[in-house]
Amino acid sequence: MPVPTSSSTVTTTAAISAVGLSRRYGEGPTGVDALREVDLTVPAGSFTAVMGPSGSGKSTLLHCLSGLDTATGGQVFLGDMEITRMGERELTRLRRERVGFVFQAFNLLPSLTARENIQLPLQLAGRSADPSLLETIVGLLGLAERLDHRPAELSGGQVQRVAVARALITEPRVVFADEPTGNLDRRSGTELLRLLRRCVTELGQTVVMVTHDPAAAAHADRVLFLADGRVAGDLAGPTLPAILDRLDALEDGAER
Ligand SMILES: Nc1ncnc2c1ncn2[C@@H]1O[C@H](COP(=O)(O)OP(=O)(O)OP(=O)(O)O)[C@@H](O)[C@H]1O
Repeated sequence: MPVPTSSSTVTTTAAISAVGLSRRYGEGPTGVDALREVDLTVPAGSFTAVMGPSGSGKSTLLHCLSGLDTATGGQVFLGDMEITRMGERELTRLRRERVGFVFQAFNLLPSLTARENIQLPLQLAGRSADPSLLETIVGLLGLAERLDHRPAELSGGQVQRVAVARALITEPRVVFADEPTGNLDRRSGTELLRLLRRCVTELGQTVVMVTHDPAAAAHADRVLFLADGRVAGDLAGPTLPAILDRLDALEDGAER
């Protein structure tokens, strides 16, 4: 007789998943449903872009997936840990040790050198940097010559690369990026996206990036489209024309 397998055994290579994820801001008739029962799975070692019209819930999704914001319904799993069950202390640890952030607003500390900024998350966690990992990340991001400089002595592109290195140094399950190229010129932006791509391909990192820029999203393995707090589509192997078509269709739908 075959041995029955347990249906509760979760065997998945998902880095992060959400089931019925909802986020409502405020209460009563003036409340806003920023996310409405979102289901999604982000495979480990993949690069996902999240796009959608302004106000569609992209930042809210990123914040709820990374434990920066609290869902009002549904579940979020980081690997097999349910983060929607965690208390504030556990979430603080999770944000410090298991996820990495590359946000425009998450500036580097001006008084620290690039090296010190990169190592800061480890220091906060009471750990020291694995020298070979530091070397790999710094080499990949082309920062070896700039490690002893402070942020004010670096270009915008270099500052953003230091922010990526800082996000990678804890070997997080997922790196979340919110408009990481927003402040960069076209060339530095493209370079940063190529580097994020290499972090996925060469280091096996999982990256989830919110962007308004279709050319930036074309660097990802998959684009997830949001509209009005819901998943409105999914595009694998995205090309620029295919992304533009989907965005046009979403905007036409919003106007109707
Ligand atoms: N703290 C908050 N309090 C109340 N409403 C909020 C809050 N944060 C977001 N919202 C609302 O939730 C909805 C989704 O916002 P969110 O910032 O996630 O959208 P977005 O797609 O990232 O937009 P954008 O592209 O303009 O940055 C919007 O209607 C917004 O006004």
